[in-house]
Amino acid sequence: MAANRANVELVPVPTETESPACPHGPTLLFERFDQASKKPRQFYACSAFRDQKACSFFQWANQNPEISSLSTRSIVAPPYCHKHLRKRYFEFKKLSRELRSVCCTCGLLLLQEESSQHLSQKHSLRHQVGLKELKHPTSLFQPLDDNKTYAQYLFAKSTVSFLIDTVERLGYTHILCVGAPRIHEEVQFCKKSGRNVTSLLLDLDERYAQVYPPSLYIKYNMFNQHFFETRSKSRLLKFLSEGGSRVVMVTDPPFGGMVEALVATFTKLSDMWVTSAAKQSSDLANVKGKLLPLIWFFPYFMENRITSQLPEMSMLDYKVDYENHVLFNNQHKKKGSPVRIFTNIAQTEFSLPQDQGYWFCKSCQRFSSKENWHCSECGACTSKDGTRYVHCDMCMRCVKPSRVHCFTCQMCQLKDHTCGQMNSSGCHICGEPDHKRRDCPRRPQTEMATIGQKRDLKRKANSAGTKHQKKARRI
Ligand SMILES: C[S@@+](CC[C@H](N)C(=O)[O-])C[C@H]1O[C@@H](n2cnc3c(N)ncnc32)[C@H](O)[C@@H]1O
Ligand SMILES: [Zn+2]
Ligand SMILES: [Zn+2]
Ligand SMILES: [Zn+2]
Ligand SMILES: [Zn+2]
Ligand SMILES: [Zn+2]
Ligand SMILES: [Zn+2]
Repeated sequence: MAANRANVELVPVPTETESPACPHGPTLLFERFDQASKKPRQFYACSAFRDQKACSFFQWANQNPEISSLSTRSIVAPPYCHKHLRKRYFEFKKLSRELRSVCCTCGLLLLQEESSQHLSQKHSLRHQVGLKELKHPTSLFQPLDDNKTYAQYLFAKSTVSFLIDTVERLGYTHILCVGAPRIHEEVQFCKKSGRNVTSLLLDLDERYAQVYPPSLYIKYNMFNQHFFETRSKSRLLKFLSEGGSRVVMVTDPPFGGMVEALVATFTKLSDMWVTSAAKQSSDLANVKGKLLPLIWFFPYFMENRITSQLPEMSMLDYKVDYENHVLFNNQHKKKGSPVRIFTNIAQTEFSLPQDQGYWFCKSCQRFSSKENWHCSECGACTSKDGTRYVHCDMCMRCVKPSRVHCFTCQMCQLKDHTCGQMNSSGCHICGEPDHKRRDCPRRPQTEMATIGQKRDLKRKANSAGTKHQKKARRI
């Protein structure tokens, strides 16, 4: 019987064993607390899909797999190979606009005779697809933003331009987009307008195989470095070798993603890059022993998790704006988006937009956001979460403005804390101490849709008495 994937921890696979594989490549080893034996118990499960309807692989460590019960689901239905999807794409393009429809349910560009069949199954169809729309697949295909695995939150235009302008100014010419389809799309779209950059998309979402040839899109699992088609790896090596020291990797993984698995993958991609550059002797000296230049989008409160494993990475103060996510949007929240850029490129190289309030701190030799003041005691611009931190002489560090020093706990705490209860204000979803459930990027999108209603409920509850108050507190 499959275990519940909530409250599970990723554990490294012992070096002497090999993980069993599911259709999405080698599985990962997890551990959870087993209520029956009252002990932690380990099991292998799919690295990409947590939803067991999408991949039902499950195997207790040291036991045989339950292969008979294995089922998987693909977004593009039926699951065609890349070559076949491209063949269909060219046929689709030949149709007149009136006859060009895409099935949003199956993620498939439909050929003439297929529409009625999808309609009869009550699928949602988009009609009269223009050829220009095919150049913007992230808008054409419905973002899978209600799906924990794909977590397709798309960058706002401002972030896309900032990223591409920066990368180009720094002299990179080859952008390896790992789970960053919108960056890839923009690079491809702008190719003709004189930009000197090219890109390759690695993503699990096979809908892109319709609109991009194998030289521009590779179906890939970023949690285990799995390639789904035989020639994919050599195509990636070709791209890396052509770019050499001018390759930069841009990645925006699903935020529920396990940092340890991602770090392992990014290290493997780096090794591939070094191997490919070794073939071009002029580049070898520039890349040997290095981590591929990396731009990784992730929430600020993952800083320690990332930098403890990749000490060459540091966090920029830039607040990453998204189009289809209420909480990752700079307009929606006073503090702005919680998503930042982690990079091994020197912070001085990034020029953050001054018209959005970013300013250059001479002491830190980097741009900081407008509310982030340099603390002379700490010797740094200390804010992480978009509020102005204040220095506490007793703690000898800057703290969030909501904290006051408590002499009983001997540390800064929330004003209404109960002394002795550590981390009582931590997040109920991911357990991190420095944000609350409502700010957690791992919070399901369905909860967010009702955020306004719940706030109203809370407001009403505040005036209506204790019964509702209890309910609102659980939000
Ligand atoms: C948070 S979205 C990032 C999109 C990005 N903000 C953009 O606008 O280009 C996550 C991306 O990773 C992809 N993805 C999800 N799981 C993946 C996996 N296991 N391996 C590779 N890509 C994955 C999704 O399809 C999606 O494109
Ligand atoms: Zn799987
Ligand atoms: Zn359909
Ligand atoms: Zn500073
Ligand atoms: Zn300070
Ligand atoms: Zn203090
Ligand atoms: Zn206290």
